[in-house]
Amino acid sequence: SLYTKAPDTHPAKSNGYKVISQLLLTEPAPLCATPDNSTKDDNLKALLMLCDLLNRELLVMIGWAKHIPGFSALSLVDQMALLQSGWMETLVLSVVSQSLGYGEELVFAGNLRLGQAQCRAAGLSDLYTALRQLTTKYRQMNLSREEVVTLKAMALANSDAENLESVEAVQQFQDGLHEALQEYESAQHTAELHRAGKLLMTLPLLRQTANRAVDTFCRLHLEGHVPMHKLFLEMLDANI
Ligand SMILES: CC(=O)c1ccc(Oc2ccc(O)c(C(C)(C)C)c2)cc1
Repeated sequence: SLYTKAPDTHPAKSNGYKVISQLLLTEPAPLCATPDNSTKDDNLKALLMLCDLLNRELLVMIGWAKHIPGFSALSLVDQMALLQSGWMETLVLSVVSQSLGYGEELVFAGNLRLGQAQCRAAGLSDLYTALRQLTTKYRQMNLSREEVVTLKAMALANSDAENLESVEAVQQFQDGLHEALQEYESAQHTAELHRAGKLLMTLPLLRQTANRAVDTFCRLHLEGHVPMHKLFLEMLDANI
């Protein structure tokens, strides 16, 4: 793609390609689910594997965020605020983009793909429905890798965290990502009119999907069948 070529193919002023090239370089490799042998119950087994996977994804995501251009310039308080409000949207985008090529299944990990029946059996029916709605929308748009990594960073930057120390600094962080997306889209040979705007207009559904996922986890936590990691519960608490 355009953004893997040598930087001299772009006028010196624009650093949009730098932002997206950096995001492509620091995109974490997809994690593998760890097989669970603590139970014979397939549904509980799936939940335990998913829970363990999500916990490791959270840790990877915190390290990933630091490489987003502009994120580390924020105060630690604001970095944590964005992570606590935007982590679910970012992870949802990862699973959705991993699932784009796989029909009805959700690809949580290369070795953990669940169809509708398996999700329902594990008590994740509403999560399945919500994620599938978003997957269908993004599949129709033919997202490029550049667009996926930029949207993930934007989901974090645009997560409407409360009690920010510097709203201006976060706005600047958002502007840098917005500029990168605009430059990427206008530099495409098959530049689709309003493509950047169309991508931004998918963010409300991403927010709604993330909120539905939070509701699912709160219900699962209240039902008490599946143990949840401390970090996960801390991040979940920040969304309630
Ligand atoms: C604690 C628990 O019961 C639980 C159940 C399901 C689950 O499945 C997931 C695994 C990874 C993952 O990234 C996601 C989202 C995409 C929804 C964030 C969901 C995670 C935790």
